[in-house]
Amino acid sequence: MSGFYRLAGGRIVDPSCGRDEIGDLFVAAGRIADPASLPQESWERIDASGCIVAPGLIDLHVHLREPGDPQKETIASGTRAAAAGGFTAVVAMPNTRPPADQPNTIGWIRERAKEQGAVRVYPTGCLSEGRKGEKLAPLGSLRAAGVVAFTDDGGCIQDAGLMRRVMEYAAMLGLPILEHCEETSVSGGGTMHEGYWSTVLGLRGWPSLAEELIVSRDILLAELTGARLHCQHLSTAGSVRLVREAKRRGVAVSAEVTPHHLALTDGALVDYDTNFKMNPPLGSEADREALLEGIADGTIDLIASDHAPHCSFEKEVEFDRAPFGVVGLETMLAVSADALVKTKILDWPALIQRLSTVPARILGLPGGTLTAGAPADLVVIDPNLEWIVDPQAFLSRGRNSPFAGWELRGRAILTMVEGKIVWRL
Ligand SMILES: NC(=O)N[C@@H](CC(=O)O)C(=O)O
Ligand SMILES: [Zn+2]
Ligand SMILES: [Zn+2]
Repeated sequence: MSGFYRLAGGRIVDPSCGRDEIGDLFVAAGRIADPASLPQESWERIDASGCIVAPGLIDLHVHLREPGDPQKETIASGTRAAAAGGFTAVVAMPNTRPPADQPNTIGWIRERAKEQGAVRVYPTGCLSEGRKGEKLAPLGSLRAAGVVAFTDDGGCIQDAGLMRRVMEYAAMLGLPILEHCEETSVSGGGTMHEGYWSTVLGLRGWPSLAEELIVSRDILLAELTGARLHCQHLSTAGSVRLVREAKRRGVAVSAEVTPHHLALTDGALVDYDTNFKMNPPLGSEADREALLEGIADGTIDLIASDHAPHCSFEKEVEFDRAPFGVVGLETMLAVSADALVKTKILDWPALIQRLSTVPARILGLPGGTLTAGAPADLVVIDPNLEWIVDPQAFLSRGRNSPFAGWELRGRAILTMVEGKIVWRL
């Protein structure tokens, strides 16, 4: 029978209910099935022995580049890259051309994703018109059009008064704000973390303060307005401290970190390789350690890729002139395992929780669970598979990975969305 699968003999890890056992998982008609209620003859058997069977990964921070820049990425190519990375859902950032600040653009993205998307795509809407930080975007109509959150990612509303109003509306509408924390009068013109290496390399520094000023401003505003604040791509020790203190006070704040900020530091810029240039910039080793601690103690809720594809010709220029951003969908799982599991900061179930169950909960998305009756969005991970990162082999159109040539362990060998196989290695 087609659409009936028996994922046999894997380690079933479901952080939504603390399940962690060797066994068979059944999928029928697009859902996780209860084996007791079904005849077991005609199932297609998929061998999962030696592998982890987990809820599909969910990435809250992806740039799919459509509409406007299909040469960098498309909804089709970006979601295929996501499926290959073990993801069953991605949240799409609104810094497209045009920006996703109107309901018709959201409609276009959803339509396109339904036709061409290999995995689920949840669009976000802009906070401000054209992401210019001057006027409110039509938040109510964006919500009605189906956005799951508001963000000006790639930029940040500088005007605290406007940000207060945005938060009041978002709180009223019951949607979270995903904030790209950057005070541009402080970061302005910087291309890398301000510190020892920026001095040695002679590149314009970007002080940690640029991020921390907005993290603290927004924590105060979230406290005032009752809005739910999610800080994107945290990169500094000071930001981790601010979020930790805010959480202790009971502020509705959550935070993410990218695999590259967990794995790399500003010293990696020694060759002026633009594949290490991203926003926010790679921090110092002390920052990296603070981010790892933040993950360990739950201050940082989850890991998100900030998958930001750019064309090679755009990246192959002087460091100052190259665009910010690196791809991440196809390396996130293995790089996160390298930074967190190999080092025993998290075990596999805890890592899967931060890559699936927690992101689903933060945005109230379906998924993140393997309970019977839930949509069969799942991933089979071979935690021992060794592979070498080759950007030329990516399904993403982006080749701008800082992990080219890395020897990694762990990979998604099968991804299923609503019972349909969307990736098989
Ligand atoms: N992270 C990046 O370096 N770049 C992102 C924008 C962003 O996430 O801020 C992009 O859209 O290219
Ligand atoms: Zn950003
Ligand atoms: Zn981004």
